This record gives sequence, structure tokens and C-alpha cells, in this order.
Amino acid sequence: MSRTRIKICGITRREDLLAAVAAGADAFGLVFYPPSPRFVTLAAAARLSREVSPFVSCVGLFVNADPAVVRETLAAVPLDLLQFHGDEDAVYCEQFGKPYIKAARVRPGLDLVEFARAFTSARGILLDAYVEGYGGAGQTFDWSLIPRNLPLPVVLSGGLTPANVRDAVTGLRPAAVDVSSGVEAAKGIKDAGKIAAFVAAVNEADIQLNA
Ligand SMILES: O=C(O)c1ccccc1N[C@@H]1O[C@H](COP(=O)(O)O)[C@@H](O)[C@H]1O
Repeated sequence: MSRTRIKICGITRREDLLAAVAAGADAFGLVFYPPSPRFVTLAAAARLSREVSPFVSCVGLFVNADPAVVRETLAAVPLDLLQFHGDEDAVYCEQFGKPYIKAARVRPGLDLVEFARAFTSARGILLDAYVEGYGGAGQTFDWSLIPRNLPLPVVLSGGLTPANVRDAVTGLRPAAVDVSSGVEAAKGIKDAGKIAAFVAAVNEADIQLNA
């Protein structure tokens, strides 16, 4: 049975991390983008990263960060995967020698196949809505803009919620889904019930796809 992987992004509190892991999330995201309401300090991130079992991935999210900042973060926090959510190019993304995913901010006119071909070294292409502030806005985009022939595994994000993720998974069959706003009580504060409902909806979609 194939399974859609689940990342809960923008974790700032221990209890939210534990709720995500208890619900069955595969990964959690720490935001190292200072303007974000979900920004975490290195000390907080290091503390959170020590809370989880070895088979839950810790993802570090950066937006156009100075490479020195990414290196400093890697030295302090055991990140399994880097998520570049700004205007970084492949040379930038590859310099850290770590697995990474690259976000594309989807809007009409963006050639996603060409975009993905520029990041062949990435583990996947993360598709998010084009919004001011780069992401985490809880905004969906027109899923019909996603070509079927993308050369990289797709991580679907942007405005996913417990209510729409089942249709997203059954309709688009992404390798993974990533959510922040849709499982929050307030910005940076997760809701354990919404996390559980989100994970359950993805699992139901997987059961439907594998039936
Ligand atoms: O979470 C943030 O604050 C954030 C800031 C800057 C860039 C990306 C950010 N989060 C990512 O945005 C997408 C969509 O999130 P949402 O579910 O629509 O709120 C997701 O990949 C987050 O990892």
C-alpha cells in the first residue's frame, strides 16, 4: 500500500510537536524565517528536535537566508531535510550537502516542469500558492495548474485543511502533503484536534486510493 507522507509545519511548542507525532505525522517543520509568526530561535529549535523519535524527520524552512545562517542552524539543530521557500537557485540549495526540497510558488504562467528541471538534485518540489510573504498564508491555488509529468516527487501545500486534504490526495496523488495554517488555533499555535483530523483524512484518502 502506498502512503502519502505528512509534514506538519511551523511547530513552535513541544505539545504541538508531540500531538503531530502522536497523530502519525512523518515530519515536522521548523521555520527559520524571522518575519514569520512561526519563527523559532536556534535554542528552541534544538530543544524541539530532541523531543522526537528517530523516524520522524525534522525539516528546516528557510527563505532567501544568508548561507552562513543556514550553516549556523545546521550546526545547532539536527535537521534531516532543508526546505527552501524563497527565490534560491539550485547552486544555492546544493551548497549545504544536505537533502532538500524546493518550493515553487504557483501562479498562472509559471512553467512548473521547467522549474522542476532546474532542481534535479532536490528530493521533491513543494507546490504552494503564490502569496506575499512567501508562504504560510493558508491560501490554496488552482490545482489544475499542476502538470501530471513533473520530474520530481510533489509535496502539495498551500491552504490544506482537514476538510480539503482528502480530495487533494485522491485527486492529485502527491508524494506528500504539508500543512501549517490549516491545523492551527492561532498563528504558530497548533490545534491537536485539527492535526488528528488532518492525518485521519490523509489516511482515509490513502485507503480509498489503495482499495
Ligand atoms: O509557515 C510560515 O510562516 C512560512 C513562512 C514563509 C514561507 C513558508 C512558510 N510556510 C510554508 O508555507 C506553506 C503553506 O502553508 P499553509 O498551510 O498554507 O499555512 C507550507 O509549505 C509551509 O511549510
